[in-house]
Amino acid sequence: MEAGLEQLAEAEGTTATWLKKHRLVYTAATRHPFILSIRDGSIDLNSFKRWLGQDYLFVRAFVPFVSSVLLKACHESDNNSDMEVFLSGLAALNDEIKWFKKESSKWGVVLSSIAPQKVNEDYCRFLESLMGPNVEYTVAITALWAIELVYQQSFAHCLEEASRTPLELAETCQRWGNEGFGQYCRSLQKIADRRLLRATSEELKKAEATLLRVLEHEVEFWNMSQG
Ligand SMILES: Cc1ncc(CN)c(N)n1
Repeated sequence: MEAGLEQLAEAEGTTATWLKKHRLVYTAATRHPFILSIRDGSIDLNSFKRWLGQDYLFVRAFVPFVSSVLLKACHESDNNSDMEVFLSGLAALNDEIKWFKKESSKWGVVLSSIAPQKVNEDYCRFLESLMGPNVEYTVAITALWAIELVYQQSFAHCLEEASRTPLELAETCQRWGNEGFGQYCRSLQKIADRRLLRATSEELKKAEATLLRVLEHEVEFWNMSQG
């Protein structure tokens, strides 16, 4: 079994079952050639810069999505502490936006002149479609968990002992590959699994379909970055 999947399967919740069921697309999202090229040091720096600019735009659209999950938690959650998990996620996104600005100036990427590519627009539109009050908390938290998980698993792979990640990209990989972010993803997964345990079959269907769409969007995002 894929190393990351083994750890995730320990939880033995619905999410782990789904990751095993959809392992092909999960692996495509977390072991994409773009990530593997960071890991083996062969990354084309123009691809990296393209990813940096496009991901900055994505993260700006991601903030309202995470806020919408926080709002749903306030209205629908059966557990008080969910709110704090999302609040910590929003605080991390505040740092992340600052980091994108600093990192892009280091690479000569002018954020103000970047237009979103179609793949990015499609992904952001998908996020918007999950923000409405008609979307159940269970479905939205499943999406949030999956979105964060892909980055955590991808960038943690670039920090493993055998990796040859270029020194100038180590900070990027640390941002999502660090243990604290791993813990955040496990907290999201726990919330998702708790909700999925009590979900209706209709909600389960929607949440699984949403997970699949997230993984597909993530693959497309890496493809776009690679050029
Ligand atoms: C496309 C994408 N997916 C996920 C993440 C992690 N927040 C991100 N920054 N960008």
